[in-house]
Amino acid sequence: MAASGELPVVDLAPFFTEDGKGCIAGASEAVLQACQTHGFFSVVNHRVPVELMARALELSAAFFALPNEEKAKVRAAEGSKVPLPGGYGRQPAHVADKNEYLVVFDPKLGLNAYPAGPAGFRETVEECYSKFTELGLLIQEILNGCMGLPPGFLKNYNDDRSFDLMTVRRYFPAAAEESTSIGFSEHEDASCITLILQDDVGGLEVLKDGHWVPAEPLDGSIIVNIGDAIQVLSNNSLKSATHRVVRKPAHRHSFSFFFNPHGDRWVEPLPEFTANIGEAPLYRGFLYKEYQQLRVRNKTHPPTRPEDVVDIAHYAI
Ligand SMILES: O=C(O)CCC(=O)C(=O)O
Ligand SMILES: [Fe+2]
Repeated sequence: MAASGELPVVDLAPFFTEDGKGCIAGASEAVLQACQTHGFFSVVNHRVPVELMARALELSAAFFALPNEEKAKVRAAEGSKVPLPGGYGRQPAHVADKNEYLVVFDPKLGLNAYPAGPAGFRETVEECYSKFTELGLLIQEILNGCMGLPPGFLKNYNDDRSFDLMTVRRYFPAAAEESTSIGFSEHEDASCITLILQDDVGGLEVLKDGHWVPAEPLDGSIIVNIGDAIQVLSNNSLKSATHRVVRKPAHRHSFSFFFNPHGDRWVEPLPEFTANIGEAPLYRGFLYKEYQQLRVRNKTHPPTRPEDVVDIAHYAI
């Protein structure tokens, strides 16, 4: 396992080669270690074409460079099945996070709104969505193995992709006279797995042993971070990493793909991490959609007291 700065880098090539069987154990061990120590790692040789990644970042920059009135027109119809409004959004001025974004769901749901231009944006976003879905499935299979779960357990448990979503985001440059350069405040993701594609500006950081470690852009790599759902299923054996984005003097672009359980899935520590090994569960169970709704409420109705922001500690026993 190599490292980029202080973050582990896992080579996924063995999972795609006929004769890679021997190396799979090594790569799985690297994933397990990364999930236990950081909850955050990069992957290379992931089969998301590097050309697609570059094109996606370029076209997203062209989209966000459009006039605000144009971007504001990109609003998706609110569908009952989706947890939050799709389309373009921008953090209100009083919010610390300084970024704007486009939210897209599985294109098959027919709920997405796209701008008229730049040419090829929609196709590229959808191609990314599909490639990230494939990569999410592979990472999930690897986790299934490293968590010691029965073959195919996570695949069956998490067999419906309609709660996944992707955000295409642009962070505003930090100006010297500002009192804070936060782009996205510290948080953990609610997902099972999050995949992040970032440009080369930098600013993404992970909290490790009380220190912020930069997730430095590494050409052609994709960042994987473990979310709350896996942390709960594994009864804290695998970490949902605390991370944030600090703004730099330039605009920063990223794609975050959230590989989520279906909303009707019951999330609770699995017997492999509790009863079978004589450990007490650290969380009570909950329906994924209830947690997701509470998380969306944090954004739509931000509580005045920071301690009232709902995170996974809400379900801690
Ligand atoms: O923009 C990024 O690199 C990360 C964004 C993020 O943490 C999120 O969307 O949950
Ligand atoms: Fe995040």
